[in-house]
Amino acid sequence: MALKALRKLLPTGTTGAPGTPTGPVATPPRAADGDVLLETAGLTKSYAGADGELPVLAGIDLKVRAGEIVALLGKSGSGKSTLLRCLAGLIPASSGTVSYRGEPLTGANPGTAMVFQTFALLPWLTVQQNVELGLEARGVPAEERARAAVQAIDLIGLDGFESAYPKELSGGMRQRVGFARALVVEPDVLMMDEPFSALDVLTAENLRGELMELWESGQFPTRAVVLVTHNIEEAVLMADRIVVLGSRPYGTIRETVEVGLDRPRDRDAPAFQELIDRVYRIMTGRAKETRISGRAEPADQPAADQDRRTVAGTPLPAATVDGLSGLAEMVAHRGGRCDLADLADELGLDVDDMLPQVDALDLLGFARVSGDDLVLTEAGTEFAGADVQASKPLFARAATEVPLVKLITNSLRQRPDAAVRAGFFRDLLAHHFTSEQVERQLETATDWGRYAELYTYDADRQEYRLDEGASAKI
Ligand SMILES: Nc1ncnc2c1ncn2[C@@H]1O[C@H](COP(=O)(O)OP(=O)(O)OP(=O)(O)O)[C@@H](O)[C@H]1O
Repeated sequence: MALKALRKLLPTGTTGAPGTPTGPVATPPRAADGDVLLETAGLTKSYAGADGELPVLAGIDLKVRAGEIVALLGKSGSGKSTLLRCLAGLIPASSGTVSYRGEPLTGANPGTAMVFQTFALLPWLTVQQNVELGLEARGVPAEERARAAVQAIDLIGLDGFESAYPKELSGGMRQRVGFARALVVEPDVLMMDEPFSALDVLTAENLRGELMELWESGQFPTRAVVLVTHNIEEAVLMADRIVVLGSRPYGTIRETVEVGLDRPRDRDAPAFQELIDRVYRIMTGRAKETRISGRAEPADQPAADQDRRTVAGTPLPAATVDGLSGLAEMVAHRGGRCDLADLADELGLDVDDMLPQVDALDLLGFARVSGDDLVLTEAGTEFAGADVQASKPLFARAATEVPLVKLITNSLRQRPDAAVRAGFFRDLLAHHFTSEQVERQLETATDWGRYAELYTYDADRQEYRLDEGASAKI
């Protein structure tokens, strides 16, 4: 990331108005516990897309108070990062307001600093210089910068690494630099965008634990934390409040959960597990949203509605056929119904690790979520019990009802040579998804279509081709 771009992301201490002189920021009085630091009122956010405005967030009313850790939890695409960036003043709201200490923001929020998933360090600067960047952007004099950076480096356990370059550090140590760089400016609110998800499990766990100890001990130079995560367990472990975002048809606050568990929290405590179950139920939205992946329960959904399912409104979950078959078989083995949290426990997984497979089974009509349980449908039971060859036509029948698979299959059928370049679908999908999401959508569609023997994909030619037996399978 270029220095200029990074500086934009760091708190400037100004309102961001052109021409505002940048200088050392006057430290605001320490907020008392419960004081509102950040507030959104009627926040909506849309991005400009090829087909016009793409609504991402709507009607977000949120308060972040001094003394609390707030987790923004939701599935991929629910607008968590967008909300975080609006709160940090890095992007403007489309309508509604975002305020810091009661003042509406007109630019970068002077009271926040951000920790990124991908660390965002400058490789040509040492640890010390990277940490000082946050202060440099605020116009703090060199001597004071150096002193504060050393303090932040010590606090976060990086002493001894001051003159190391990022490439010499492990992922965990790099993220410590990310934390030190944010904490050095002593922001009122520390903003964290999936800060542990690029780390291996043990490193993430260790860093989480250390941060929570610092927070508990009162040494954390920040009054509140906003954490973006898609990991339910992480949210229950760290947060005082969990704001669950739903994503249909755009991000809204589905429910806010007060955690209320003593710290340090014990993952094995029944209350911890109960909360995970409760948040899971909210996240999978059985009560307020009738399906996981944008498809209504059969009882709620007339056939005509199924026809209206679109590629944009029905994204494919990142689940391979092997993965979703594996889950279906495990549920079948337990009599066609099982408690997802118990199953995750048995497998040593977090319950949200299984969400893509659960979503996929639901999307294909192979299973439904009922309360805490995943229940196989008749088609799902047949699929789970079939051998590989027998499962293929069953899978093909279900997959051709999935909009992206249907789009690829139908497009191929229209072509005399039965071949279409991947770029065609890439361009169509780019209207609704980021380039990374487009690739993930195509990867899953390729896996599903190949297994179903509906189409093949030639990676060298970047071309889809109709499978010769495709018509017979549907
Ligand atoms: N700069 C942008 N321009 C256009 N669309 C965007 C932009 N940033 C995000 N989006 C779209 O907005 C939606 C929400 O994205 P966002 O990153 O806020 O969600 P998220 O819940 O944080 O997802 P993830 O967990 O995958 O990061 C997605 O559909 C995404 O493609």
